[in-house]
Amino acid sequence: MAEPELVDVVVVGLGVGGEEVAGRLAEAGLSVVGVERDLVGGECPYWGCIPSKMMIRAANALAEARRVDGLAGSAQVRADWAPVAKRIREEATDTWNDRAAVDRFTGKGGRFLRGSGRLDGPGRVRVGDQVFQARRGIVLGTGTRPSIPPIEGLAGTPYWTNHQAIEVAELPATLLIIGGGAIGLELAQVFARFGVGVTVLEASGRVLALEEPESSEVAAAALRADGVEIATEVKIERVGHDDDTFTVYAAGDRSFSAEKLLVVTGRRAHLDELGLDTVGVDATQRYLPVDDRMHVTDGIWAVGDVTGEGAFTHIAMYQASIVVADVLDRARRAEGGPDASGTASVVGGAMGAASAVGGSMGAAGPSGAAGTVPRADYRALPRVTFTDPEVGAVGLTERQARERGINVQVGFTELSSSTRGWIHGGEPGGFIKVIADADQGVLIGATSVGPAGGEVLSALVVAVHAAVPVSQLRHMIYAYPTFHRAIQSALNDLS
Ligand SMILES: Cc1cc2nc3c(=O)[nH]c(=O)nc-3n(C[C@H](O)[C@H](O)[C@H](O)COP(=O)(O)OP(=O)(O)OC[C@H]3O[C@@H](n4cnc5c(N)ncnc54)[C@H](O)[C@@H]3O)c2cc1C
Ligand SMILES: NC(=O)c1ccc[n+]([C@@H]2O[C@H](COP(=O)([O-])OP(=O)(O)OC[C@H]3O[C@@H](n4cnc5c(N)ncnc54)[C@H](O)[C@@H]3O)[C@@H](O)[C@H]2O)c1
Repeated sequence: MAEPELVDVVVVGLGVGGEEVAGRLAEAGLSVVGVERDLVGGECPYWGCIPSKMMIRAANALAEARRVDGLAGSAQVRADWAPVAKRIREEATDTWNDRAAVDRFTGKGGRFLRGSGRLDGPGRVRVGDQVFQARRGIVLGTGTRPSIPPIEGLAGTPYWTNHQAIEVAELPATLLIIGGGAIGLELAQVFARFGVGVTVLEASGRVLALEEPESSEVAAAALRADGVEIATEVKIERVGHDDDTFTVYAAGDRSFSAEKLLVVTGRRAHLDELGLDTVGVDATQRYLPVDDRMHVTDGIWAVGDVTGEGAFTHIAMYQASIVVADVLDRARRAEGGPDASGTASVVGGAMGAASAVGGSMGAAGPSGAAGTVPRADYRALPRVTFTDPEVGAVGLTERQARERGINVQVGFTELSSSTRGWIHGGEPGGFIKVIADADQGVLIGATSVGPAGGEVLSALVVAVHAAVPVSQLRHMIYAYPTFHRAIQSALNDLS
């Protein structure tokens, strides 16, 4: 067998997280091999955030045009999917081709390998016949794939995952969606606004079940207003498929039929493919547990969805910054001896960038000093479901806070009772809900639902992240008449 090739770092999986880590370490002067078996960039640019938000932008334009009647005259709207599909194909995904991303990485000095990477003992990664020995570390950014429930009759049918839903060039007349989470709701509203008859089948008692119950109510009402049928507490028993129809059979003699079936029931990491046993890590876990600097075990870091800390691009990017800072910090310290001045100066130079990232997290100390690598802190994790109205949330929900035994105070206000919400008009509106730790006098969670719910959320994220005292938040000046001014009413309602 050929000798392993010595490199500084191997990054396996170049999704959002892996691409960021690999590119920045290569820019810093380390020899980096980036391994990707599919498209560099991963789910987000090709089948996730970006194309889905292009769809949402288009669907919201239709909805806004339909609001002209009764508000500003009359408008006739004719929906056409062709420009949406074209924009996704040409502007977002380059027809699902990653040449630009590969060039971006190699342009930074990285070495790209198309293939599946697998650990092959401590410090080693195998890609086909090639084996690399990584002297600075290995980073796993292998993400997740759709988790498909073992429903009788489903396997073997041409059901859609998010991939087919994003790639669709011609819309079906009717669509069943199994799963009323973030993906299910965003796509249900898009397709309904383009004239598809959509039915969402959700197993639990409400859609968006991880968020506040009030969020679920507003989101469900908004989708129903767009013509989406929503069925909750659906216990699916079997799926049938013939030439042009899917039928879902559920408990209680319920059945649902449509031309296409989209399954969006969460995601799953595939740890069994990574050779984790060769480094003594349990591959039967659901996700890859990491510490607050993303260490899996000695010399191995993980980044992004595979860590199970929240399946969001902003989490992958946040974690990537920490990994980059940590790898460079260790490399700099390892190279700090008198016999390694050349490498030390390259790596030391890169610490400027790394510490700038640390600085933006507010957790780093003086540039370049040992032990200044920021640590991950998910207290103020923001998330936005881009339905219309948008559902933004940060930190704990009321229920999570109560389950932790916190002395909870809750404040709530309907957006329609604020001046801007009233001017804006329209149902189902939105609200602000704030969750405070009464003993500490700070917010520990908040929800912002409304036409700009995701943007309004930013103020609440700062409040939770920086633990700004509620007394100070109450006495800020909130511009009139903004949507975010409703935050003050919610704070005044805390009890
Ligand atoms: C429809 C949809 C909409 C979304 N919208 C949003 C949004 O609006 N905002 C948001 O923050 N997040 C959104 N997300 C989530 C976001 O896409 C993910 O959080 C993000 O892509 C995670 O990045 P990652 O790098 O961890 O993993 P991924 O993007 O999954 O990338 C992992 C990569 O690793 C590769 N890989 C896996 N195993 C190997 C191996 N052994 N060898 C080589 N390569 C391997 C895969 O091919 C893949 O390219 C959305 C997701 C979906 C599906
Ligand atoms: N705007 C965003 O940031 C955004 C958008 C889309 C996706 N995402 C990320 O992608 C991840 C995956 O999204 P998702 O919507 O697939 O997962 P999810 O976990 O958000 O929702 C899955 C839903 O499917 C339901 N479900 C599971 N099994 C079922 C069954 N057999 N029958 C009926 N319903 C069933 C669950 O109860 C849940 O409500 C999310 O967790 C999120 O982090 C983010």
